[in-house]
Amino acid sequence: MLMWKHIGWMKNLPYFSSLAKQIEENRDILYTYFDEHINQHKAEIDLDADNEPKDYVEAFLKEQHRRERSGDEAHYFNQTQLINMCFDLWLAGQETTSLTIELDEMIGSDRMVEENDKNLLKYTCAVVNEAQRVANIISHNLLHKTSKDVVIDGHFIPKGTSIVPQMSVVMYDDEVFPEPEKFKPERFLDEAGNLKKVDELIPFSVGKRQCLGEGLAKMEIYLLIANLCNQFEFYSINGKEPTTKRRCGQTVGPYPFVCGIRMRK
Ligand code: HEM
Repeated sequence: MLMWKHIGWMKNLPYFSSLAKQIEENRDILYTYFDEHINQHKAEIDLDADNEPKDYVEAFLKEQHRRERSGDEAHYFNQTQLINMCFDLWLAGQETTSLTIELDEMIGSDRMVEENDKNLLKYTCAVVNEAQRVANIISHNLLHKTSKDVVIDGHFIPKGTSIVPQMSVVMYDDEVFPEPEKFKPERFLDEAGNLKKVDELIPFSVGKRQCLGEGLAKMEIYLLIANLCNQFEFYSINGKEPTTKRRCGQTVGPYPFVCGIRMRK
């Protein structure tokens, strides 16, 4: 689906025309799905009620209603925009989270884990941090634009310049993370075994446009790793170990790896 946004004029070429058709069909299925669910939601809520919205769609619809009622015509709160927002959230939350989890499935820890134990389970949290650092799944950030003139490290960047920050470089900086290719959860633990805050661990980026789903994604990854490792043992077959080499793409993923899994005793 990401390709669909970038395919542009290429859809007139022989191979890309059938690809574009397929992508457009998928897009229509998804957009129809969002449209139906938004309408269903609309029918269930009282737009004039003064209660706290239950979710993003309700908050959006209420704001749209408020603006229309006040006669404000210069706004983007409409059904198309809401469908696009739902699509963005759906897409951003899909591949990013599942790729990290796929990679993390290769990492063993036999700690027994429950959500309430998080503060006690420093090593498990360090494993999660290190998995996100090594996986480093966003090879380059999204396109942004400078809102004013700025000088960075002696380089002048005028207002309105398109920039693509590269946080992936920060997480592989060997001055901060010696031997960056190696998986070492201990990096995130101090001598007393407590979790260390390392400012350069930025898998969700930084600043105003940092990941909206950070809290949700972190919780998902923590719970999945913790519970899988709690219930199962993952072991290599024929002495083969998984590699931390990364497969390039819009998001970076692990190479397929076959391993054995058995229930822990
Ligand atoms: C391991 C999981 C995830 C990682 C590593 C991740 C990473 C990121 C990064 C680095 C950005 C900033 C990109 C940029 O502007 O340069 C971002 C933006 C965003 N993410 Fe995530 N994300 C994850 C999961 C999620 C989930 C689960 C959701 C939604 C439920 C989500 C929603 C978003 C949205 C909406 C933005 C755009 C925010 C904005 O432009 O203001 N992400 N994500």
